Amino acid sequence: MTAPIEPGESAPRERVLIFDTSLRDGEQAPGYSMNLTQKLAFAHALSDLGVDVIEAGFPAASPGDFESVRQIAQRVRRPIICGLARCQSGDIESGARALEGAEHPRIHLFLSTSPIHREHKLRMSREQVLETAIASVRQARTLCDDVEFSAEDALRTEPEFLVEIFSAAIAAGASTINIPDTVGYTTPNEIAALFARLKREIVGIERAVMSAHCHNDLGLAVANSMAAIENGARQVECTINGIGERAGNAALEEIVMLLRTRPGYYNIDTGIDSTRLYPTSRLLASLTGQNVQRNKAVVGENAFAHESGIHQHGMLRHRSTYEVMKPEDVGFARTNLVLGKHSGRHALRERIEHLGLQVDDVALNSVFERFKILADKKKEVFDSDVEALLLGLDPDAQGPWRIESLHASSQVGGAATASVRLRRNDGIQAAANASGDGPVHATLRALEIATGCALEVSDFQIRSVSMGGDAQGQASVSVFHDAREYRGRGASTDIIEAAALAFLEVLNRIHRNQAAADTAPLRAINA
Ligand SMILES: CC(=O)SCCNC(=O)CCNC(=O)[C@H](O)C(C)(C)COP(=O)(O)OP(=O)(O)OC[C@H]1O[C@@H](n2cnc3c(N)ncnc32)[C@H](O)[C@@H]1OP(=O)(O)O
Ligand SMILES: CC(C)C(=O)C(=O)O
Ligand SMILES: [Mg+2]
Repeated sequence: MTAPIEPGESAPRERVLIFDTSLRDGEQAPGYSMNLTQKLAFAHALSDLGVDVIEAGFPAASPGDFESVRQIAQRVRRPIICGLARCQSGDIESGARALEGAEHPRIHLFLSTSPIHREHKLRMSREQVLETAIASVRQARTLCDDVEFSAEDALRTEPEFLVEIFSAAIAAGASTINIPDTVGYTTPNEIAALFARLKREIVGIERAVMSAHCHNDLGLAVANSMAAIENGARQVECTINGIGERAGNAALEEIVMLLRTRPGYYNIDTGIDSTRLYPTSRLLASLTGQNVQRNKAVVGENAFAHESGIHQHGMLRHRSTYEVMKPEDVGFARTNLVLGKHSGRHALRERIEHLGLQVDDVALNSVFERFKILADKKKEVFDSDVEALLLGLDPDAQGPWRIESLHASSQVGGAATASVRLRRNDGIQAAANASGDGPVHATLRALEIATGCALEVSDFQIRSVSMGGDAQGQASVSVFHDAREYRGRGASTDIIEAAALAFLEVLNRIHRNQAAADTAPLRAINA
């Protein structure tokens, strides 16, 4: 148990429905478009995660969106599959057709209610908005039993108009009423008061589920969603990684983990399998090509990583000192104590012991001094660096191998090939040819053959580090060799060369460590 047990945990929990709109609102954001295959893969992942509702798209938006909703409706069985529609009969018919194959279909209607949107966007009066909403809910109900009605820009709408339009929507057959903060304008206290008022005043509210849909323009999407939940929302609309229009929607993983981590405070549950949160977040990032920021709550690379000595010392004593959730509970393998310039002796000793060695205090102090000098130069100190420090190696050493020539080629539909020629500091040459799945793989294989050293690649990334057509590509690799992790980097305007330099940096480090270990094997170190 990481967090203290909170009072109230034994009481029966209420349930809030998790409505995921990554495939609709999330996909609307620039840079997040997905094709049919990607959408289907993600919809299956959402179903495995345990979401209650998948908003699969906006069928009237394009033939492609229609087809995605149709196929998700046919193939993803357990959750409710929802399609968005404007209050226009064509949109509603198209939505119903796309959802025909769904086990549990839902039409989601929306219409702006705020004075700003009524006047400037729709150019409709309050009365016209009300009549259009009622007529559309009625039409949708003739085609689908499950209809949700959203009052777009609700948080900038007169509250008494919201009471009126939601009461009318429920009377016309809506079973979910959604109160969106479309432009991320509200605050927790304000939305709390609005939900409390709507719950009190909407006629027929006992026959409908109140839903919150908060945007993050001012960074309050999750806080506002939680305030809505505390005041009667029993459906929350959110997205994986918080993707969505402009600054995004409320992040699903944050809402779920707030409810799970503070059961005594909220006493509300979800049907989410939280151990699927991190894998689902990673899947979305790889499908869209949009990385998640390192410090993103719950699913960011740093969410369970600690570099500061004082925190690492605390974590080594007890994980609850600096973590309120267990990494395993959200699908991370473990807490990551990263060695860097902020680390202290406790973490360094732990890493040395993890490498199977013992150090006394005097030896630790001596390694620690050199560790700090190295850490000031490097962003992160890896196991292989600690090993090199223990072996007394110069951390700035380079070689022995350097590339004399590299040729790689690939062709669409055919194998890629690479040939490399290397030269060692002592003049010895090595050359190899190899084929692979793409030129980077072929180059790696040729380097492995030439140096006689096999690598298990765990991560490979290439990114542009300057602008323009002649931009430098920087390759970063993480590999395992003999159960040790090594990382290397290489930069060049030729991305294959950048990859080759990154792999060669790793191969050289392995070579240096091995050569030193052969002459002075690692053992328990005493000063
Ligand atoms: C807050 C939200 O996230 S709302 C969802 C936003 N998502 C999207 O817009 C993505 C998909 N959209 C699209 O592909 C296109 O906008 C389409 C196909 C839906 C419509 O395209 P177009 O017909 O060319 O209209 P366009 O997008 O330029 O303008 C929107 C029209 O919808 C009307 N409209 C907007 N919201 C609604 C609504 N809820 N109900 C009825 N009409 C609406 C506008 O008044 C405007 O009407 P007009 O053409 O008669 O002036
Ligand atoms: C369509 C509606 C629910 C929406 O996305 C919003 O108002 O933000
Ligand atoms: Mg939205």
